[in-house]
Amino acid sequence: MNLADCSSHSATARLLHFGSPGAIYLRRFVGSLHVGRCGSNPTHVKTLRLRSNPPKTLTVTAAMASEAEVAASAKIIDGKMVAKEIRDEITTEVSRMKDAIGVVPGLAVMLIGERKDSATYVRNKKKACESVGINSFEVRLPEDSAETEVLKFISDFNDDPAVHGILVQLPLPKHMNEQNILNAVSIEKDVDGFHPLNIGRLAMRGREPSFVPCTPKGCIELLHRYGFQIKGKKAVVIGRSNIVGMPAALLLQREDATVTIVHSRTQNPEQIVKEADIVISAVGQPDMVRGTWLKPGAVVIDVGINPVEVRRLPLVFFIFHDHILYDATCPRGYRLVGDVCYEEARKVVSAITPVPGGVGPMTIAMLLSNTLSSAKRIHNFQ
Ligand SMILES: Nc1nc(=O)c2c([nH]1)NC[C@@H]1CN(c3ccc(C(=O)N[C@@H](CCC(=O)O)C(=O)O)cc3)C=[N+]21
Repeated sequence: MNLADCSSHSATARLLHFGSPGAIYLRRFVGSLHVGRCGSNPTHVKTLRLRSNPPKTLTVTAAMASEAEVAASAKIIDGKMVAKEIRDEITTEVSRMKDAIGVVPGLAVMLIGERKDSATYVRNKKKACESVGINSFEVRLPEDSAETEVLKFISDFNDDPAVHGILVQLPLPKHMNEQNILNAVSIEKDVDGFHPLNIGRLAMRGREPSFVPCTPKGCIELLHRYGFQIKGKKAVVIGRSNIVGMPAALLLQREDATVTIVHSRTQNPEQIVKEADIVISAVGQPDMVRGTWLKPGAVVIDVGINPVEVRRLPLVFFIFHDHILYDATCPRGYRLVGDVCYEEARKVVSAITPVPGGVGPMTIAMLLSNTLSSAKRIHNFQ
């Protein structure tokens, strides 16, 4: 699909001038598609205006700022806040269950290999378990472990009555067969909802999956908790991955939306997205969905969590171009951006999730929720 549609956007031709020391950050795009750059933060634009010297630049930035000021701003769908609410509800249920039948839900998390991002996610999941009173069991295996070793742990967890949920952190090392491993997780403990039987049930009318995959479930939960109607709406899901795009489309369909999936071979994705009342984007391309792709008033759920490298230069520079972020505080050396160009989208749509602080925290809250449901089901506790 052709995603390089930003040439007509006014921001692409913008040049800015800095008059005082600072740092500039260069963006590196992850992936193979050139998707252009989207609008900068209006507050930064304002700061720049104060520091600008040449009158020509001043005129341009002033125009941009006032445009930003008059534009309507979307409601922010606060995933972090909703996730906290859900964790509080889970905490209450976990202690009610413990008091009533003496059972504490348990989640086993397996991490194979040394990927830093995976280690961080696993640590966050463990912390989240602790915060609601769920027991967590962690297994870490080296990158070069044998598949049989992983399967042995899964089999032990399948048989362990203290474990109600099993999660194998993805991606797995290349030499392992993901299908074999995911299929080995007992369907009763598959809190990720990745088992083919779960996906099959999700797709069928009149059938109920044991678990709904956490990220798509978190997206729908956000729509529900903010009171956005799904029934009868046109929904577009961007991306068709097994773990997010496809199950998200199935869930929206179960909620009576009319669903279209846009993917890498779709022609004119922007035209299709422009029709949507609800957009769920899960492609992993920073700022791919531009403001011009979106229908005014649409609701946008941005699943992408894309690290964008930022490079600190020692002194001031004056020519700014697209693909450059103005951000003076970036301690980690990268920032996280979504699939949707947030600054453009918020002027067009009625509501949007931020990145970070949107779908990410909801994914973890749904994992805890699935683990609690699993323990309740196994122990027949309502
Ligand atoms: N078996 C399996 N199940 C998963 O659910 C799974 C997985 N493998 N592999 C990796 C992805 C990724 N994932 C995230 C969860 C939370 C955040 C999250 O909370 N993000 C924060 C930002 C965190 C930060 O600042 O780095 C946020 O969006 O606000 C992100 C990503 C679960 N995954």
